[in-house]
Amino acid sequence: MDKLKIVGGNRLNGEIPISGAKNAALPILCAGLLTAGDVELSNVPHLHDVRTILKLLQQTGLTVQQDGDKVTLNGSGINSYEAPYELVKTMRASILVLGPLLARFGEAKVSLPGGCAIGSRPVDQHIKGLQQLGAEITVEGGYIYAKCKKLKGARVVTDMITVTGTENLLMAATLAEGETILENAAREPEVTDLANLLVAMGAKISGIGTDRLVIQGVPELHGAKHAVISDRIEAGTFLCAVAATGGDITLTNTRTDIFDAALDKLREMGVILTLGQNTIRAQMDGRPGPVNFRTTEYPGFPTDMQAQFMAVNTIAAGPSNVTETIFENRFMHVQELNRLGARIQIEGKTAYIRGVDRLVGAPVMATDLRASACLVIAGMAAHGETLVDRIYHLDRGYDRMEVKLSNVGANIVRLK
Ligand SMILES: CC(=O)N[C@H]1[C@@H](OP(=O)(O)OP(=O)(O)OC[C@H]2O[C@@H](n3ccc(=O)[nH]c3=O)[C@H](O)[C@@H]2O)O[C@H](CO)[C@@H](O)[C@@H]1O
Ligand SMILES: C=C(OP(=O)(O)O)C(=O)O
Repeated sequence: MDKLKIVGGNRLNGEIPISGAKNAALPILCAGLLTAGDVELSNVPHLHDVRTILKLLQQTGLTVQQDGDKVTLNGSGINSYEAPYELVKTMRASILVLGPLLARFGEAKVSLPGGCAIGSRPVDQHIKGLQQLGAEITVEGGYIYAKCKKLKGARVVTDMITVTGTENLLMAATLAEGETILENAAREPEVTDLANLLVAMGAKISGIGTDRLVIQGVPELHGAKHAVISDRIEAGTFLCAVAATGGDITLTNTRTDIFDAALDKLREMGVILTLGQNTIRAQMDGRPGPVNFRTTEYPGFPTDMQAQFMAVNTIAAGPSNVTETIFENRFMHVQELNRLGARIQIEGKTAYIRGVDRLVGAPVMATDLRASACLVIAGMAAHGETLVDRIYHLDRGYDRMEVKLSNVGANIVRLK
């Protein structure tokens, strides 16, 4: 099992290119199921999760052509409507095939994703929404069986804001008969990116970027070309790295307008940010300032950045508190940070952090994707050697993180 060996203490200097967003690429690849035409995508990140979803899509009969960051999908030969447990268990986002398969073929059998390290993560809202669009759904033996003659537009109000729930229902509604209104829709930039692709494919969607999406169903969608939006969480992770180590880095191929909440917190920590057209320069000297925050849905502070900011808070010049409101169990990194000398206590949904002068390297274990990124940041700030085990979590969502970081001066190597 691969590990990362990090020797802390180096400042970061140079340029880091940001990849396409995992959380946009996954639903966008699933949108290829909605049409018999060619969907030509660029800026697709090299990630384990992308390989998993492509494997799943190919099992349905969808064809995939890949050339670097370009992927062309063709769904004219789809003949299987199933997502098996073996693939779904490794990646929850596999649930995103449910809406498209049902809408286009009137049938789908998708394994229940189950919980994961960060929480129980049910998919009841996906099921409820599709039922409101007229699907007959049964859950048996760990599988969701869905069928319908033709989905029919309806007004769907989800109990909570759900990102993949909104995406599944949005894709399904594009081919439903009549009008669908999705109230309480997620406004994450990745949902907007998917909606923009669907419009390019011939879908009729208004309210994009708001919490009320109105979709007029069309009989069929056609092929389209689309570049996947840049990954704001990857960008934010590297900005936290420089906040922790000090230095001067410039992110390229990034967006500056989709993560204000995180950028504001970085400024509060003392990072000097200079925003260009598609670039962010971050300069940092000295010890970071502590920041308090609570995670919320977009445009609030993203839960996917919570662990990385907590890593910086561990060495901040003062106490801070961090409240996680999205997932019930997203503090698994706390124990591991404490092994590096951090002083963090959890009370309910809040972690109380007392900044320490220095962390000291130790062997630690990654428990989920962003917890892994947090441990890499902590390891780069710590004195001595840190060994991060179970980095398959990291490879799910970061495109060669250790290569990007060693290119800007970090002492980090992958041990096979
Ligand atoms: C592939 C992808 O895009 N993953 C992101 C997506 O996950 P994902 O789409 O799974 O997260 P959701 O937005 O659905 O989850 C938000 C909350 O709603 C709950 N819930 C959700 C659906 C449902 O049917 N029932 C239910 O109870 C969840 O357990 C959670 O507590 O959004 C999360 C919140 O921004 C991010 O952390 C993930 O990185
Ligand atoms: C939780 C995440 O992803 P997923 O929903 O794919 O588990 C994440 O990207 O931080």
